[in-house]
Amino acid sequence: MSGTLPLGTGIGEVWPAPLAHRPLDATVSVPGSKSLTNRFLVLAALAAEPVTVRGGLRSRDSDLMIGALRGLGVEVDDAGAEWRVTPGPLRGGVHVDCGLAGTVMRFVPPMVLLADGPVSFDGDEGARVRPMGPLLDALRLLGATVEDEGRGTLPFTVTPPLEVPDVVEVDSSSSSQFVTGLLLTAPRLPEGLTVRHTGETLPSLPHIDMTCETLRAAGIRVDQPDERTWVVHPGEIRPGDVRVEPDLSNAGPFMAAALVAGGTVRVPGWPAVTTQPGAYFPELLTRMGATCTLDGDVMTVTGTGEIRGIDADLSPAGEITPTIAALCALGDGPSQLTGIGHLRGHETDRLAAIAAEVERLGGRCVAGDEALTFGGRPPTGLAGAVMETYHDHRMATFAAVIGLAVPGVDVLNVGTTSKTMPDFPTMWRDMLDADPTAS
Ligand SMILES: O=C(O)C1=C[C@@H](OP(=O)(O)O)[C@@H](O)[C@H](O)C1
Ligand SMILES: C=C(OP(=O)(O)O)C(=O)O
Repeated sequence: MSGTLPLGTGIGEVWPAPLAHRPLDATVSVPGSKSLTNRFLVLAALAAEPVTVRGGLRSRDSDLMIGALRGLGVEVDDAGAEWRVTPGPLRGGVHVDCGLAGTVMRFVPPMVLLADGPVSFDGDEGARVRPMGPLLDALRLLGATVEDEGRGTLPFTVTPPLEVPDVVEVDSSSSSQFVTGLLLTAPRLPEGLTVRHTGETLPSLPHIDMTCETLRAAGIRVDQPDERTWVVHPGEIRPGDVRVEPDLSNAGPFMAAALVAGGTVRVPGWPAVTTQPGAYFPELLTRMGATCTLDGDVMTVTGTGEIRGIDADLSPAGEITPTIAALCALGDGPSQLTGIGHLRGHETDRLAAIAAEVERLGGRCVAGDEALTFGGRPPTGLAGAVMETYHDHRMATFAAVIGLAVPGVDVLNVGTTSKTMPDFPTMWRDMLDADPTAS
């Protein structure tokens, strides 16, 4: 099946994606990780003592999380660079706006198991088709009453139970965030919680590892007796003061730019050890023709303008698919990206969106049930066009990467990048304009 999404469903201004006229030589500092910021915020809200969060991401998704936690009665002082979260009893009788944030719609509903009354949830129109059913069923197994009129999506209301069992099953094949959401609240349940994944596949495993690691760092014991079971022991959550790593998935488009334009892009603050899926970039970009070196905490990516096609299973790192896909569209040969069927439930149906946009530029991309297949850059090159972004931040950065090499790429609603990187257009321009010889 190939993508057939229409042009014109986006809103807002048209952003002319800048062409790269010379090889790059830029250092790009990316803001904090969305996934870590929103995990730390939830853990801080459930903690036994106030928590300081340094380097937290300022973006729509983190603002939505902060809004949700404040609604539940948690004090969040985010006026300065360091945020202070003061936990308190969770109150019900409130409404949570999830926007389009998977982390809010999947991490906050399990917290209602601890609240003193019902909490209603809703979000953007596009959020109302994102998978929620398996998590809502898990909450029902845990004794909560969930009213969703049988849709298995937003909007819904969760009413807490009087007692919560200590084991639950969930089919997390459509999003790892179902397991993560249950694990984050688990230490505060009277007996802790054993979470068992029942589905055949499980995407984004590094994101589940990230959850376990943040819980362990907060003093919680988490065992994993087998690859589909997590046992979270009850305990007081004490994250202490936490620092958020730079968002390696958001570093990706800048790193990819070095392959497209040639030259060098440096990303400071690269962690020595991380559970972020962006850690896959150095290996993938190297296979596509770049040289990637980590010197201290600076990741340096150097490209020649040559881009090799690739065959890669991205199931552990689905979130980085749009960036790799932009390189595949510009590649010297065919590519195949597999293990990514669940991307149909991301901010948009990303398989259909990527195929539609590549074809709009005159390239060849076919979306299957679980994979994307690319023909590579056609002999006559790709042709500029107005590119749709489908309210998806990563479709905007996808278009920007392609626009470095294809004249006449205009991007609809580049403001959608505010979901995780509000300064993206300025950062992109700065990368292109950087002159390291200037004082
Ligand atoms: O837990 C997280 O922070 C995330 C998990 C992944 O979700 P899926 O497993 O639904 O892909 C990822 O794609 C998303 O961007 C962030
Ligand atoms: C899938 C993504 O986000 P969300 O957290 O909304 O699922 C993403 O950022 O690529």
